[in-house]
Amino acid sequence: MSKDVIIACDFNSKADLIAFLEHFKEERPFLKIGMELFYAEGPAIVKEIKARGHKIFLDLKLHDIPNTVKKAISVLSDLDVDLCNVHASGTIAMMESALEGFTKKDGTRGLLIAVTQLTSTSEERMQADLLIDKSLEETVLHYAKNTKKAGLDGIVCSPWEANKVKEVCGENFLTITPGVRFADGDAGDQVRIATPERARELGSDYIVVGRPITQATDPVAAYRRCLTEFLGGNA
Ligand SMILES: O=c1ccn([C@@H]2O[C@H](COP(=O)(O)O)[C@@H](O)[C@H]2O)c(=O)[nH]1
Repeated sequence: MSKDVIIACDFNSKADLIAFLEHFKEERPFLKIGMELFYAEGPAIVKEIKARGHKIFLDLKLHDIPNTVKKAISVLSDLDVDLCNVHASGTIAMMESALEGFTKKDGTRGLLIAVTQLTSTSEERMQADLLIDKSLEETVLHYAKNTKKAGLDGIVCSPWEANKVKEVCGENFLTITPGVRFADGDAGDQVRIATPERARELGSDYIVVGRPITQATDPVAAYRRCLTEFLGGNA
């Protein structure tokens, strides 16, 4: 897969999602379906959006005991999404089980990645609230190494950790980075933020962008701005 912008479709109904996608006419951007839309509309929304020709990142961030995650993700694997995820903090054993569950009988599967530390988390809050006595970068790198050991394809982290993750886990280990804002944008609840251009410089493979596109007065223009800043000359 080549570098791309993934739009986080955080809507609470199919009607709102379809209205949003109508702005894009024949264009088929890579979309992220997260908990809000999935809980509202169920697996049918994934099937419908896939049938329209979009690539899909199903962002449900599974985190439970290994057996439960394995069984749950094997149900999701039938949806044939391009990208799916779990929490790396669920342990290596949980990620190995997830990978087993996500792999179909014929050996095929989509890409499976793990969330390290949420981009809404600061080092200060991680240390105080989660009692993690390390720097944020060390923690992300440790989770990245665990994810690689479990055999997954990459991680979710902020753009600021992407280059270090590549150094430690290799160029082919994917970095999918939310926490992206335009230079003149509002961070909202995100803490570890970077512009699309900075994310490119830092080596992100995919940026995930929600509100800066979905809440823009002109979502298509905002999406194109992301593509241009992130892909540079390759847009
Ligand atoms: O660490 C993480 C993991 C996932 N996300 C998700 O990405 C989008 C970001 O949306 P914005 O509106 O651009 O903030 C959202 O769906 C999150 O659930 C993340 O932000 N950070």
